[in-house]
Amino acid sequence: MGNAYIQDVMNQVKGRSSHEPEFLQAVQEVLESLEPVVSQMPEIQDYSILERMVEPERVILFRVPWVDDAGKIHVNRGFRVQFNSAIGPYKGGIRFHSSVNLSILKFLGFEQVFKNSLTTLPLGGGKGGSDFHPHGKSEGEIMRFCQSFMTELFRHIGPDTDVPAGDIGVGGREVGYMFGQYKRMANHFTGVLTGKGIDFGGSLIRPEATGYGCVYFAENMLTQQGKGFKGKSCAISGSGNVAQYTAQKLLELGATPVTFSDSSGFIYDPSGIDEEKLAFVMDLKNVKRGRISEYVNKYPKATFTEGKRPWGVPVDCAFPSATQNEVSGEEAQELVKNGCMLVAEGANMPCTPEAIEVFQKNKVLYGPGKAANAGGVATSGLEMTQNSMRLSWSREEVDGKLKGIMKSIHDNAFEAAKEFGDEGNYVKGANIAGFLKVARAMILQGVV
Ligand SMILES: NC(=O)C1=CN([C@@H]2O[C@H](COP(=O)(O)OP(=O)(O)OC[C@H]3O[C@@H](n4cnc5c(N)ncnc54)[C@H](OP(=O)(O)O)[C@@H]3O)[C@@H](O)[C@H]2O)C=CC1
Ligand SMILES: O=C(O)CCC(=O)C(=O)O
Repeated sequence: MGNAYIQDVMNQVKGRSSHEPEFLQAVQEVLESLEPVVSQMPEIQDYSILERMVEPERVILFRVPWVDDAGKIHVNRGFRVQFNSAIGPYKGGIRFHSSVNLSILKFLGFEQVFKNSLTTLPLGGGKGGSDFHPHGKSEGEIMRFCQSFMTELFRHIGPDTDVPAGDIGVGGREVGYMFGQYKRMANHFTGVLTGKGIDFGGSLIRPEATGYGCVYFAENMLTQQGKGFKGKSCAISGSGNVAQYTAQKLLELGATPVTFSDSSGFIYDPSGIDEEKLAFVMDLKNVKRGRISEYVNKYPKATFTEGKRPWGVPVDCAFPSATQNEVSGEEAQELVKNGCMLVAEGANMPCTPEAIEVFQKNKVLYGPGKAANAGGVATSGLEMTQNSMRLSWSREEVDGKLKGIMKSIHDNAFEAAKEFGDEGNYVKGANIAGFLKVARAMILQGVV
């Protein structure tokens, strides 16, 4: 980092958060991207915008006690990081996973600020969650945990204050339980969460939106180069919400997904995962809550590789859609060596800094999560709009708006990178475009 102001802010963050590696990684990437902006706009330093942006407005940490089916009492940690509300109420998902800690939620909340700004909608950034691990828990245990989590969270959120949604380990089922408990505690039926069931204020296309949006973003990157998806083979990691709907949209556009994964390993189906096979995966994961290895029992020509990620498979495109830092520098080299020409991040920060460097050096079209996976939160924003208007739009209407938003995100990121001297660098473009809107709002709102 050549700019002294940026270096100074980074040193402050390192001093305060030395024990938060994921947060430091996310901040470092954004600050590096902002060098050309900071040198052209002295008001960013005059108003201490960077110092304020790297500090969450509020962090809430609370105890979540719950009782398992055998009557044993457990205690988990609950968090909500309300990062920045300059352009709208805090907005961002809730993650339930054993790995959840403050570093992970601060990195996610920080990224969410820029992502939400890119969506063109009035959404601030936040993120929350718990180190509760849903695997292997009964329906009753999941419900009681969600209720206990919301019993504390409810006093910190509201439709104009903070609107959570799903993330890893939190889907429609958990959002439903949390919504029910909020309504009971607040005595208020309101759009306080997004990703709700369709019969109580949810939006059509929200479940599909992150995966579909990621493919729309990738399609925009391809179109920019006069290319398309037809005939392209694609590696997808994860087999949850984002991975499933990425596969569905790829199939629709004539591409062929060939992998899925979970935390135990990955499956590779060289003959392609078609609609029937995808329906099997959706049932396996969303209804039976099974493991991806079971795919090969049903489709024996596919292989399951335990403990590995799918980046050694020869493909044209890669969609990391599981979790952070799941593509290393070596795995990126492997993808490039095997001819991969596009990477679009369905997950948040799935590529390590080393992997990003490999992709950029090798001219791989690389769509960072902040831009590529913003379709989920954008459609949450559309759910909030529908709730405020007390009406529901059709699938076609929501999907059309999602497509339009993903094109705007692509074009704004592309143009920002070009304007600041690095055409084709979507990392820089997304960070700069997301930042400028929030920074302008912060300057106009005074020192808060
Ligand atoms: N849902 C949404 O709308 C949005 C999600 N995202 C991001 O997309 C990613 C996936 O989220 P989503 O699909 O909703 O979550 P799900 O819980 O539906 O699926 C997560 C998938 O990733 C796998 N996974 C999770 N953690 C790990 C890990 N540590 N190592 C290996 N595999 C792992 C899970 O496997 P297993 O079941 O074995 O744990 C599962 O297959 C996350 O990074 C999330 O932040 C981004 C924008 C919006
Ligand atoms: O829809 C939302 O508010 C959550 C989306 C989210 O958590 C994300 O974009 O990572």
